[in-house]
Amino acid sequence: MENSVQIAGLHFAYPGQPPFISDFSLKLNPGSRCLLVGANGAGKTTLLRIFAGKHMVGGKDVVRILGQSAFHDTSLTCSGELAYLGESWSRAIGCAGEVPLQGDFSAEHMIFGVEGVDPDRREKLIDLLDIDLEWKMHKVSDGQRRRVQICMGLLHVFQVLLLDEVTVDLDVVARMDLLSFLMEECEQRGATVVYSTHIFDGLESWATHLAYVEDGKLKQTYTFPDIFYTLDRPKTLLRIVEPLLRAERKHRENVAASGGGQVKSAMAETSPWSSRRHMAYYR
Ligand SMILES: Nc1ncnc2c1ncn2[C@@H]1O[C@H](COP(=O)(O)OP(=O)(O)OP(=O)(O)O)[C@@H](O)[C@H]1O
Repeated sequence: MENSVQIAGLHFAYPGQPPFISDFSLKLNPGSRCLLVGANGAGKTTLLRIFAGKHMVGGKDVVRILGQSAFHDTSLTCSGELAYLGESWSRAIGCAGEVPLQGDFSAEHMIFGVEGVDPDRREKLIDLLDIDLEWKMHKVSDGQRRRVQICMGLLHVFQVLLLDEVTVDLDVVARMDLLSFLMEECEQRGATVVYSTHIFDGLESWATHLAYVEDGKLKQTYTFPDIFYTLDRPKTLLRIVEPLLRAERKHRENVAASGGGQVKSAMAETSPWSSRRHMAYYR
């Protein structure tokens, strides 16, 4: 089976900045739901934007989505096969560029303005996200605007969806229903979702993979449900990720205290999607 997401030895630096993303590799099969987690500033948004083809990196083989180069093959995003939903209050519709979700527009105007959409899928999403088509975009709450943004982002039948913490404003029911919808999309038709989030509620039974990013590097990878059998830790995602975040913070403090010298990471030698016991500490 061809990987739907294949990242091979990715390196990246923002212009005028030192190297940031370093030797990042990741392979996901169709149907995967991969959580991208890490501390603030770890590089999750940067990675998702690179996967979405928004930054040019290395050669054509470094970031392959559905067998194509995410940056070079613009048909991937134009067709909606590769979809990216990020923090900003806007939505790139096909090749038309970013459409601001504000101004005196109604939800109906925004949603029905997206062309080439299956009407049944549209109705399903409007219902799922409990959208009132008469909402005026300049008068709605953050969560209501977010629902419209998500609806527009999912109207086209995607094969790979990159979600950059867009569920943060949603109420619990909307978030759970959205996650169920995405799970169905993955299980029934082999879509792939990479989801960066700091909110772990309900994700234990949703995700298939967990990728922990630290300082632009892929530090830990796990598969579900192995993660719960192989780690001697409570069976919630929060209790798995929290020690990793605390160890990382401790590591930074140690480095600062030792004047920036090398502190060896006990997590550095693990292989991708390992189910071995990992030791989340530094010495
Ligand atoms: N356009 C930019 N130019 C230069 N540096 C940037 C730019 N965008 C982000 N960075 C830097 O890259 C690093 C990673 O940022 P990024 O937004 O990818 O992190 P993140 O893991 O998504 O964080 P968070 O959890 O806070 O959203 C940060 O140090 C940030 O300051």
